Amino acid sequence: MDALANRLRLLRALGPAGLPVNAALVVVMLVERLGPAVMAAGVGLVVGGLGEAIGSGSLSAAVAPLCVFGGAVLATQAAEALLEPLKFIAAVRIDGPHRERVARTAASSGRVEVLERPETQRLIREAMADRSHGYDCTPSDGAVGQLRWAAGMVGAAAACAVLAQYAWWFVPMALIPAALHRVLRTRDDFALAARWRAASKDEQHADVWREATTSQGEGKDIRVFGLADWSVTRMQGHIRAANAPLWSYIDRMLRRSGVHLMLVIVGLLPMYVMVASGAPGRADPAALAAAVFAAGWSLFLVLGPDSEMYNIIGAGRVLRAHDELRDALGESEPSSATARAAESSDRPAGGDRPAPPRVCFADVSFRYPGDDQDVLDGLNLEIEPGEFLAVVGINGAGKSTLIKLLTGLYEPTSGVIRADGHPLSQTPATDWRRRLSVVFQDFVKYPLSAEDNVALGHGHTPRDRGEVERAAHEAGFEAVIERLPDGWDTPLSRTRSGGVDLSGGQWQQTVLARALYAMRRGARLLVLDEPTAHLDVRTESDVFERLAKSRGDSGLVLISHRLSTVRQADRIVFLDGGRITESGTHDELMAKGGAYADMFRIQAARFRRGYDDRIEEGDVL
Ligand SMILES: Nc1ncnc2c1ncn2[C@@H]1O[C@H](COP(=O)(O)OP(=O)(O)OP(=O)(O)O)[C@@H](O)[C@H]1O
Repeated sequence: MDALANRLRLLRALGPAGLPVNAALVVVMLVERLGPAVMAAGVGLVVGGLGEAIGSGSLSAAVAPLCVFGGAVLATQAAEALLEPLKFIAAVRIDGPHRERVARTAASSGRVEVLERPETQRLIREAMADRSHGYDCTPSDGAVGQLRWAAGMVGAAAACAVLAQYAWWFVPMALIPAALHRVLRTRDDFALAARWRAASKDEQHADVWREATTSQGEGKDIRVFGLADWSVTRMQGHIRAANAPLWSYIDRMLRRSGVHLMLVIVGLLPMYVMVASGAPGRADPAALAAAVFAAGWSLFLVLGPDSEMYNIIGAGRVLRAHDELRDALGESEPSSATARAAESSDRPAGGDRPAPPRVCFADVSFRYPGDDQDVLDGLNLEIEPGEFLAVVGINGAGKSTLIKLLTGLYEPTSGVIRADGHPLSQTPATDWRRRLSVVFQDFVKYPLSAEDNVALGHGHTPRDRGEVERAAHEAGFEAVIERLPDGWDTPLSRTRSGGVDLSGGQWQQTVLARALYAMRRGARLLVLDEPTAHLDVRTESDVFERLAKSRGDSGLVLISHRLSTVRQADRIVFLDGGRITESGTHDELMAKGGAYADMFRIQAARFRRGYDDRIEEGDVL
């Protein structure tokens, strides 16, 4: 039942190839697969015609049969030549949109926790069916293979019809071993496809090292630490581990080819012997004998070894991987009914621009999947609309994790996060995120133009160049743009022609501009996770001055180890042991003399000794 559903699904997958291409494929494959049977009949006719010609002394009786035979040979050759270009067109039209759908499915996940699971990553790779990642069956291979399989059945029926001209029982005599031969090949194809799938894990590891040896980023470490041999050896180890079960199975298949040869002999030899000895005593044994000889061979040819079944099995698995991916990612979304309900109540009455949100973390605990310790442990925190809140704490305290929860990339393990009173878990992720503008600590450096890199902050709306420029001005990015060879059009990567690489600080200005552009386009809560760690003190101070002016009544959540910036916040919270342990203004926390005050004094002392620029001169107590 499953196999039938798989085959029907593969036939439906032919849709995007279009009617003309599919019709041409059907015609070409029928010609190609019927060719051997027609040639077999043609051989019989030629032999008969030549017999007559020799008897009559005139070749005219052989002309028509020779034309049939020659025509069949030419048509089969032409069909074979046309098949590859048609398969290529079908592959472009079927596999391209399929990969686009998979990419959309992967991107549709509201939360990253499902995406981070190794099983999800495996499904994405399998559904993408990218040959460069070791996958050798695409949906178009399976869909076209399905057509060719059907054409092969027509070819086999035609070969049987030729055999039946001699004796009906020749059909089961040849067909049973030929079908058995096919079944054994199919079993091998299933086993081989399963081994390919099992190999994907090691292929995935090999890819990591393959990329590391050639990429720009890791390339620096690999050279500086002399890791070239080490990483290539690891890559080869994984490739060998991936290929070992495949090689051993291919070896077994080769050794089993004796069984296949036996089946061919069992299927053809008795028939050939009977025909050669003229057992049934036919009127024109020579012509018919020639046809039977050729038809027997053609039956094994069209049912014999081919990659169609392998492709059908592999492509079916690719489509199922996409289904499983959809299920896995779909689980993480709020139900559409609750989402719609929350969506309508979330929208501000009148006007497009929403109000700055009030966010409340109520008794929130969080632990990463597979970990045995909570990162956040019963955390309570309220972010007022329009407030400038700074979050500080030691490395690993959970500050970035707090941001991931706030942006809905992860769900709390327990407790609830509310935005304007509505649980985030029941709010459509896209609606909520449009109210936010975020700079992550590990922000993405897109190898795109400078303008694209900024405008991506609000990529779902038409671009506004004026706002892009104003956001760049606020982020102090203008001076960088002026020095770029093609200005806003310059690609921010040397891997692109005419591209440049930016410094760490310049990249931070770029992503700040990206976040500020989103604010200008309607986001009302700016979230910055270590946004200025690479900026010099003067640039950082300029940026914050402009930011304070332009932010208006929008909220700002800042995570920073630079306490000179943090001290300007309306409120500072100190995160320790998964909870907020201190909360207040800079002065209140300094007066309290707790962990924040200690941290500030240590930074100030380092500055006085000239080790650190994190506290400016005016800040030193
Ligand atoms: N994707 C993840 N999977 C599992 N554990 C994680 C993941 N991301 C972070 N952690 C762990 O969660 C803890 C908190 O990390 P987080 O990045 O939130 O800290 P942080 O306060 O932002 O640190 P820093 O100041 O160094 O940026 C750390 O122990 C870290 O190892």
